[in-house]
Amino acid sequence: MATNIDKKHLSMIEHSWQRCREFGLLHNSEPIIDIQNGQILSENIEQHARLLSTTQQKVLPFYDSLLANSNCLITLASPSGHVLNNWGEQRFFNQHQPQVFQNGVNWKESLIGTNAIGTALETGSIVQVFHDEHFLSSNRFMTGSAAPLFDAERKMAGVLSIASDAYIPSSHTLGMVKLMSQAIENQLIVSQFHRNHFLLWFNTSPENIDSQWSSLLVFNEQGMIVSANRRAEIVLGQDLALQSLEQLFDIKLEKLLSHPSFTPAEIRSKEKFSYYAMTIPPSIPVGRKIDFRDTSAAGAQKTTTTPFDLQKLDTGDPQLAKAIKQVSRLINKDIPILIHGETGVGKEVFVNAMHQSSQRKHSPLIAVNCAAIPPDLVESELFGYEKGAFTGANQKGSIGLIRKADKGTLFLDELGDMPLNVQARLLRVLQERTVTPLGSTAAYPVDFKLVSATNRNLKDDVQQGTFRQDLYYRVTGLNLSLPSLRERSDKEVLVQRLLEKCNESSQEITVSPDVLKLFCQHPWPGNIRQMVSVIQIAVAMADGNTIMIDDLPDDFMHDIQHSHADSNVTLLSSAISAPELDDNWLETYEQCGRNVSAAAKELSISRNTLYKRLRERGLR
Ligand SMILES: Nc1ncnc2c1ncn2[C@@H]1O[C@H](COP(=O)(O)OP(=O)(O)OP(=O)(O)O)[C@@H](O)[C@H]1O
Repeated sequence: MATNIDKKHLSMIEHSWQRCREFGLLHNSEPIIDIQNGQILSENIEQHARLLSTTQQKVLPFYDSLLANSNCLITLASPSGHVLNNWGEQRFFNQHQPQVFQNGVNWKESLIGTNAIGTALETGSIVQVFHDEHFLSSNRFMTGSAAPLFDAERKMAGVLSIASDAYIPSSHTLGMVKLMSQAIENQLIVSQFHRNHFLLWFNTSPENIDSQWSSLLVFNEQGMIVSANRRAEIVLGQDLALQSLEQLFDIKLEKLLSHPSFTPAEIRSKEKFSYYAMTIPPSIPVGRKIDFRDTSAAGAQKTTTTPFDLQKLDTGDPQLAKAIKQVSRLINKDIPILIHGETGVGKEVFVNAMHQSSQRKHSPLIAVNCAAIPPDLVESELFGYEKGAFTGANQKGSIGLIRKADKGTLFLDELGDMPLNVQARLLRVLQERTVTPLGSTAAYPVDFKLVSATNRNLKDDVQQGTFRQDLYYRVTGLNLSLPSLRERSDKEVLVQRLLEKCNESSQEITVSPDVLKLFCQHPWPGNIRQMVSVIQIAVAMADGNTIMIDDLPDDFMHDIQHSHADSNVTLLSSAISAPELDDNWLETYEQCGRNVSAAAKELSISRNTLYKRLRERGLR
């Protein structure tokens, strides 16, 4: 008799075959080879450099012995389905359709039919595709298992697959792919956060605490969770974003941190389950330096200075400094704040700092993105519901996000996107300071600081009747505007801050004067979010300790050229052109077998410069 797992598996394969038929594939079709070459492939590889190096250097070496005699091919693909690299059995290349296994080939179902990588991408879950379950008969020589990989922000970072053409137990490749994908995800979280954050590993006994299946929480010095692996969420049975450790476990932060690092200690969850937990401190110690001018150290009450966390955001721009000053005055008053600002200017970062600087910091900050919740769920998510209130509702009922913010801060992001019926209900909560869950007659008192944010003009929305006027006045005690990045006068300091944040090595990294000039001139339509992304890529690309023009991502340079097309900025034309090379550079490139890395080394230039030169000649 088929088990539920078998049925689920069969249904997953059936659905995939159905999609393949809709794509127009036949069982005897040849795979459609859609391959990325040259610069495009290099860019894809560079874009996923962190995932590749984590897999290759931090994970694969630990599984050498498991893989040694398995006749397996391990493949890492990007979220678009393109192969980034393969490791393992060369026979796959030699015996079976060598073209299909090359780096750069896209394994999407629409091209290769049902296969582990393509089907994992399509379904977003771990899959196994046995020999005859491949849609194209040419792929039926293998069994594949694949797992989607998620990064610290839970965005899909890629897919890991293990294929075997031997008749090894099917559970073998599936088990390995689960274990390795968990290890990669853990490593992605650790490498992103270990410099500045505490890590907490926990499991059911001190012996298995170093297993990849342990739960992992990342928290800041205030004990707020900033990231977690999937295991932790499953074990603790809840969404951990912006929760504090003290809300999850029966232990005070100071006590947990006073226990020796790297040494398991017994802790209990709020549900009274017992675990062994081990903390690992940040590799760069965090903490506030003692300032001799800081009179609070001597017990004096300070009432007028800007709170520490908000102060850290003040990097010298007068408009931002004004916003920080205004907020500091109202931070502990019951006055709602509405923040305006373009996307990516740092509204959420600002609200986080505000909460951490307020007297409510030991209670939760609950952030709700009103645009991200499907309209038919906004009400139940915000106000909660009684058990059995509607079909599909959780049997235990739900307390709702507003009541979760009790004693803390409720942050309503993208407030302008809130549906009108929900606006009416929210207005009632703000007037009456009580929440009535769906399907209930009971009204529960709530006490929270309300902060809202929007990148639209809410007054226009009021005029057009899409935002309630009475609610508008309720949410705008203080109207704040955060400046766009192009308006800010402190870009140089900000660049320095972001460099420190993005740089994982222990060496200090700087930007060349040309790069700094470009950064100061660029209009930055994506604001700080865009700058963070450009700096992250540049830090990864830089060969030395200084970021040069050549290290900047191509799409950014493209933007720069377009945004300055009309202006006569001489810096750009001189800065963008790659350094002069002697006439023999092409010869050297040929002598190196057209290997860009080898030729760049030989010519003592960066790979990017060489790519640019090749492109200018139409050779890439
Ligand atoms: N002062 C800062 N220092 C370092 N990083 C920052 C700063 N401000 C913003 N960022 C980074 O910029 C990105 C965007 O910030 P944030 O999400 O707060 O912007 P936002 O205005 O809320 O954007 P949206 O309106 O699109 O939600 C995040 O990655 C954040 O970490």
